This record gives sequence, C-alpha cells and structure tokens, in this order.
Amino acid sequence: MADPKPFPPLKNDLILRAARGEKTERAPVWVMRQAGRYLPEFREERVMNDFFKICRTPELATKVTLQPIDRYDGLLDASIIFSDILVIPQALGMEVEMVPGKGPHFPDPLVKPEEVHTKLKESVDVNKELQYVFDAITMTRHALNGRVPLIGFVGAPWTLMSYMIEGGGSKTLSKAKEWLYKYPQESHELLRRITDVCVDFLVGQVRAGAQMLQVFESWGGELGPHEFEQFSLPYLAQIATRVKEILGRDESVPMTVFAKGSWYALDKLAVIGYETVSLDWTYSPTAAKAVTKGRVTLQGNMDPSVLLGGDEAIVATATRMVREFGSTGRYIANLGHGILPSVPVEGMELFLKTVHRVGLEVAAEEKAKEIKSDMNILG
Ligand SMILES: Cc1c2[nH]c(c1CCC(=O)O)Cc1[nH]c(c(CCC(=O)O)c1C)Cc1[nH]c(c(CCC(=O)O)c1C)Cc1[nH]c(c(C)c1CCC(=O)O)C2
Repeated sequence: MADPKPFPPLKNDLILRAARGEKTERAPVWVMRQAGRYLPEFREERVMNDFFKICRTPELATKVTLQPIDRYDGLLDASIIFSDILVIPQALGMEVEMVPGKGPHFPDPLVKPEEVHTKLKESVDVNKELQYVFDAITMTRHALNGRVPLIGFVGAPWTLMSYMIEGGGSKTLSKAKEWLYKYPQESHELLRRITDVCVDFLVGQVRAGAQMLQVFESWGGELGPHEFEQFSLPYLAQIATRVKEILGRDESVPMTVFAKGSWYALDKLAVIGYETVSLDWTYSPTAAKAVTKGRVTLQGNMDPSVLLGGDEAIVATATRMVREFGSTGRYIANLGHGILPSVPVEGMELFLKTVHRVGLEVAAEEKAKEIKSDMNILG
C-alpha cells in the first residue's frame, strides 16, 4: 500500500511542463545516473553497504536519491529514484550481483531456450517482489518535499533480455543475438514476459509516487533497424500504451523512451506513445528536431565525456547544445548517457549552471522575437 499521507505540493514542475509540450521559462535539466559513483558521499555509503542493499532499504535509497538534489541545490529540475534496471531479472527469479569495479554479474544466466520456462517465475507479483522500490519511491517523494518531480524507471525488454543471457556486460551481445536468430519464438516469449513485469512495475511506481517515467533501452543501438523493429520497438510501444491504459487520463504521467544508439528509429520512436524521446550524443539536435517535428519533447544529449574535458569544453558544448535545441519548449537538457564515475563534481556543477544561464538567455531572446513579430503584425 502506498503511504496514505498526501504528498507535499510540487514547487518546480518545469520538467513535467516541458514533457507535455508547454513553454517553459528555461530548459529543465537533470542528468542520467546523477546519484552515483562520481559523488564522494555516495562512495562513502557504498563502503558501508552493498549496492542492492541500498536499493532494497528505502531509507538508504531515499538518502542516496537526495544526495545530488542537496549538493546541487536548486540546479537540478528532477530526481530519479535510486535503483537499477536489473531489479526486474531479480524479480523474475534470477540472481544478480553488483561486483565493485566490474558491474553486474549473473552467476546463472539463461543458456538454453527452455530455461525461459524453468529458470523464471511464470508470473511476478510486483507488489511482493518489488514493493521495496515502491516504498523507496513513496519515502523519497515525501523527503523531496516538492522540490522537484521524482522519476521512476525500468530497463526495456531487449536490454534486460541481453543481460539475462549474457550474464553481465558484453562487447558484442553475441549470445543474446544468437537467441534472436536461432530461437525467435522463445526470444519473443521472454520479451513478452519481461514486458508484462515492466508494465506492472511502472504502474506501481506511479501509484507509489513517481511523477514521470523513463524506459532505458540502453542496448537498442546494438540491433540493426530490422531487428530493432522486431525485438525492441513493439515492446517499447506496448509498455507506453498499456501503462497509460491502466492508469487512465487522471493518473497517467509523462513517459520518456531512451533507445541508445537507435538513431534510425527516431521517427518511429516519436509516435509510439511517449511524450519524450531521450537522445544520445551522436544525434545533431537540428537533425533530431527535423525528424520529430515537435511531436515529442527531446531530451539530451551532451557526451558524458565532455564533463572530463575541463571548464572551457563544458561551457562551449553545453551552450551549443542548449542553443541548438532551443529552450522554451519541448526540450529537457541532459547528457547523452549516464554520467561517468570519474567526472569531477565541479564539472557537473558547471554543466548545470551553464544550462540554466544559456536556457534563460535563449528564452529571453525568443520572447523578444515574439514581441517584435506581434508588434509587426499590429503595426
Ligand atoms: C544499463 C543500466 C544499468 N542500470 C541502469 C542502466 C540504464 C542506464 C544506462 O544505460 O546507463 C540504470 C540505473 N542504474 C542506477 C540508476 C540510479 C539512478 C540514477 O540514475 O541516478 C539508474 C537509472 C544506479 C547504479 N547502477 C550501478 C551503479 C554503480 C554500482 C556500484 O556502486 O558499484 C549505480 C549507482 C551499477 C550498474 N548497473 C548497470 C550497470 C551496467 C552497472 C555497472 C556500471 C555502472 O556503474 O555504470 C545496469
């Protein structure tokens, strides 16, 4: 059960308005993986606690979610719940460890197609398996005290399937791809099962207090256009449609899809039910705007490595990004992928401050232009 106490009123709704296509007084900004290893206060917490213990303990997840919000006070326009995309494979019955310095490891990954039936639970009760995430969301929403909206998330089916078969990170995803070609039927069965959990999990996150949702197809770009249309896009579409159907108009929240590397699919990603499409740094903002034609809000897309490149590079690149996207509507500033653990905290701060400054400048210029054209019409 969600906490029955009403949530504090929201003081900054910039990101929700930008996602809905309304004009904003500046471009909102947040950063993927903003709570995590580049923050000394997070590293301190990790010395004491295992990664998944933090995820499973609402007090700790709340504390870590708030770390970047407190450190960059007033500079971030959204928070994202501290968790991981791999909590879904865990809910399906798989063991996942987070190995420090290495990343996720599945001691017993899916090897044979029949293991979809033998190794995974037939159905998952998210209220039982993932209640700890819902509790963390409710607690965090209260602790945020309305400062910024709280984003919930899931990993997309293809990305999760890849982890479940590869057993961890992989350069080629050759085992997961072998499944797609050799066992297409079982692959679809697996993708369907994951999709069902994604839908229930996202609905539960909204009911627990999430005010926006993001779906991470981090390994989308490993597929070619044909395979993406078969094995990723239909499930991404189903997730948006089904989540909104269940929540209905009154309860629905804006949804973002991030299919990293799937530039060839941008036109399609703009019409499958998401308000926002998140872009990696290989897109030019101008080209992305030309393809999406204002049908969705765009989010992104600075290369995270720029934050390692020193002050001059950060200011120049962030300025160019905000100017090219334009900032008074349909734009949410972010990086093109998660922030890297080696980023200095000052680099992140300079990025956020630059986005604020340039966002306000662009908004003022656009306003002045509007007034001028109104006067021309009148005059
Ligand atoms: C692919 C993926 C994963 N997890 C996630 C993705 C999709 C986004 C992306 O593509 O970057 C999503 C994720 N993971 C984490 C969050 C928390 C919230 C936030 O963004 O601030 C989110 C949104 C925490 C985390 N997830 C992880 C950490 C570091 C773990 C540690 O402390 O050892 C954190 C803070 C571990 C993790 N989790 C995963 C990997 C590959 C790794 C290891 C490498 C890495 O750290 O980037 C899987």
